[in-house]
Amino acid sequence: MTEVSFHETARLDQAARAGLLRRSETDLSAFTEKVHPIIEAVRTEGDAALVRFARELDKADVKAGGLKVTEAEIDAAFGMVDDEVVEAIRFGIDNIRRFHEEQKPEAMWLKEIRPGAYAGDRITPIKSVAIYVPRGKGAFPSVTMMTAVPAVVAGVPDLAILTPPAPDGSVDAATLVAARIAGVETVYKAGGAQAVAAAAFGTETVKPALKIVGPGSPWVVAAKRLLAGVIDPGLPAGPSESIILADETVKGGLAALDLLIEAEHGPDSSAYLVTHSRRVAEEALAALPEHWARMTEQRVAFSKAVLTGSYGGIVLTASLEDSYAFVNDYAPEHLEILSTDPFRHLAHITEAAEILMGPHTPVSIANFGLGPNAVLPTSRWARTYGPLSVHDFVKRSSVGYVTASAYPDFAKAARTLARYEGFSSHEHAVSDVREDYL
Ligand SMILES: NC(=O)c1ccc[n+]([C@@H]2O[C@H](COP(=O)([O-])OP(=O)(O)OC[C@H]3O[C@@H](n4cnc5c(N)ncnc54)[C@H](O)[C@@H]3O)[C@@H](O)[C@H]2O)c1
Ligand SMILES: N[C@H](CO)Cc1c[nH]c[nH+]1
Ligand SMILES: [Zn+2]
Repeated sequence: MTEVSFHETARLDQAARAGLLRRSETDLSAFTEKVHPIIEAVRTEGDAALVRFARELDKADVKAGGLKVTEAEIDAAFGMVDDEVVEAIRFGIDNIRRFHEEQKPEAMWLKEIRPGAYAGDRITPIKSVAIYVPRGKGAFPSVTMMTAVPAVVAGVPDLAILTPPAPDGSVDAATLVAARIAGVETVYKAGGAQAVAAAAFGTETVKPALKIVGPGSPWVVAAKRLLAGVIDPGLPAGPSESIILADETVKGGLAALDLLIEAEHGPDSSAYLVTHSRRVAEEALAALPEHWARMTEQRVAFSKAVLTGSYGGIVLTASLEDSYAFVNDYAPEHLEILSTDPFRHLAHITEAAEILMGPHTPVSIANFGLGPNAVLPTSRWARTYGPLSVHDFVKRSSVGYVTASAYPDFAKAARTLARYEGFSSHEHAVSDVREDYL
């Protein structure tokens, strides 16, 4: 077997260190080229293109009239999923709802900026949002929970899920269960770039939406980038990634266990263990085979591809400060701080979309419903974006109100600046001319 990638920062030159920060989605050109004709086909042919791509790309038999999941299919899904799974979905949704209700902004705020002049924000839901729920290298009821709950809490009136069909033309049963429990009843059988295009342009069956949220494979990410002028593509959420930051207080075997969580998503995922402790690094390396022995063949193959390739492995740093610097440069989607005293490290981390603290908060717990959103920016976008939230499903309108008593001071300043900027109508509107009409 090829060896797990092991890097010592002290031995890396600048180019090699920069290489470790790359993700599989850094260069999407190969995908973009193939996605272009898919988008064009959906724009011009609508449902017929969705049916064709379902057959070609998902090997799925979906009929033109069957692109929308029926109420009966959702009812039937409850009979196909174990009670334990339904219970876990309900538990997760309950936590996610509690978290996002706390996050929900007030419908309006208005402050007296100066005596007699008021300004604030009014928050209203986005009218229509499409939710992409991936399926391929896994089924993702948890993504349904993470995307649908904040959308429902925000009050989006027109919500629809798009998700790839299986070869028998069905949608993952637990995804349908999660959709109904979360409060979304419209589900379309379409995946990949064709789903993003359908949400952007609409087809005979799929209603167009103003925005699309939800993570996906590079096909989905590439389509969102190409369609950014037609539909709001939301935060960039591509192949999953994580850093396990371990200090000297933990066992390396535990770090290895958690390193494998996000590494098993797919060969295009990224996962690093970052530690300044050589003991932790070496214990982790030694423990990987025993962890692999417990995993399924497919997940072993995916995580080995990640950890022996260019997007994962073990990074042994020169010091704790060097570990913090590496994490902040990398700006991971998920960060786990493995330490008996994780809070001592927290202040040093500024660039990470999700920070999970201590040995009892592994990434799995947050993925499946601790409360915070597990749909997060990837590929270093954590430097400017945060997790998916209620805020992604609303927009702000600012509100202003100037009373007659406050008006003169504001009008004087506006006249002066209007004149300076050369806008005569702007100036007249706040000059003596106005008095004639009040
Ligand atoms: N960032 C997050 O919050 C987050 C959460 C969950 C999952 N993920 C990531 O989402 C991704 C899910 O990927 P997936 O593959 O399981 O599901 P997916 O639904 O994103 O991709 C599958 C679809 O891709 C399209 N496709 C596949 N091969 C193609 C080809 N050759 N040409 C054109 N289109 C093709 C098909 O339409 C298929 O339906 C993973 O990378 C996972 O790590 C991210
Ligand atoms: N790790 C994913 C977000 O990057 C979420 C997820 C769902 N299921 C398993 N994992
Ligand atoms: Zn995961």
